Amino acid sequence: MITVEHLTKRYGAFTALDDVSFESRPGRVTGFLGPNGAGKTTAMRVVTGLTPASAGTATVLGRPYATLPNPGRHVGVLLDASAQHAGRTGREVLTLAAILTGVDRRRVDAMLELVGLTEKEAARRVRNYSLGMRQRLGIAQALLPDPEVLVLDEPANGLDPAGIRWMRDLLAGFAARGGTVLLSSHLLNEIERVADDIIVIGNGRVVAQGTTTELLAGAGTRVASVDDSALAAALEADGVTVAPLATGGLRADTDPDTVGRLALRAGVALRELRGGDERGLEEMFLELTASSAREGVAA
Ligand SMILES: Nc1ncnc2c1ncn2[C@@H]1O[C@H](COP(=O)(O)OP(=O)(O)OP(=O)(O)O)[C@@H](O)[C@H]1O
Repeated sequence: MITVEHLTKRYGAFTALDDVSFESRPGRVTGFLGPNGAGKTTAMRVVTGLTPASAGTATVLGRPYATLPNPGRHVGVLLDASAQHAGRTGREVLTLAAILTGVDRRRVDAMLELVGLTEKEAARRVRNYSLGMRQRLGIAQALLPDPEVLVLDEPANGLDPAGIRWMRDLLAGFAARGGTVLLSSHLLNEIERVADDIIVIGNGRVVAQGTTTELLAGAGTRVASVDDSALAAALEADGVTVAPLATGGLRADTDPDTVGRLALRAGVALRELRGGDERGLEEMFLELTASSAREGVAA
């Protein structure tokens, strides 16, 4: 369990996190989603005791990370896969981590096999690893102590499609055995496939959170027609809230059946009609975070 309450982090006059609260529960994968610079890494660094909070609290397994007895045994962390000592081999990195946290060294081989690093690759120095191999090594290190909690910052970065699928299955299995997983990504489709719960962060603030199913359902209906203003008027006349989409068309705060029925009654031909699906959630993500996205800032 990870509990973050009213967390604020300031760097001088800049507020990187502004009153952020969320939970990452056992048995579930929680996706932490936001555009570049939203504050995901900062929040994870506070959760794992690497950065002090300016205000608010973050606890892991009921206590601040730094006060956990041997936190390395309970919490697997992958924040920056490139931060490994470049001169060590993959095997050395894991063996050292095992010694430091008091883990049986025999787990090193099991972890190398689990993340798909071969004997030969494990004997190579990390400086010669590809990004994906570093990421796999980082995941192996996070899993080494057989932790109850995993905190992973952009773990899919650099992984090939087969690697991404492998990781998804791995995290789902970890959560199914009762583990807590908090993972971040700036890619919606990566998160929505693996996460049970999603926290959307933009500009240091939580802009939406809930179960993935809830958020998908809450995405409403996306509709495009030959005459969107006539359609919007017909929907609004029936009490449906309508918002124009930046990408064209409208988002209606109701189900597709209702939109179709009202469009038919108004005699407006539809070009597109879809319920709360991937694209719906993507629209919502883009809209919710638009003000904090780089493109939004530059505009
Ligand atoms: N040590 C620091 N000093 C000053 N500003 C910082 C510091 N660390 C982070 N920031 C700023 O805080 C904001 C949030 O950064 P953070 O790394 O948490 O974002 P992120 O959501 O993880 O982004 P990305 O997806 O690009 O990794 C950014 O504007 C960043 O420049």
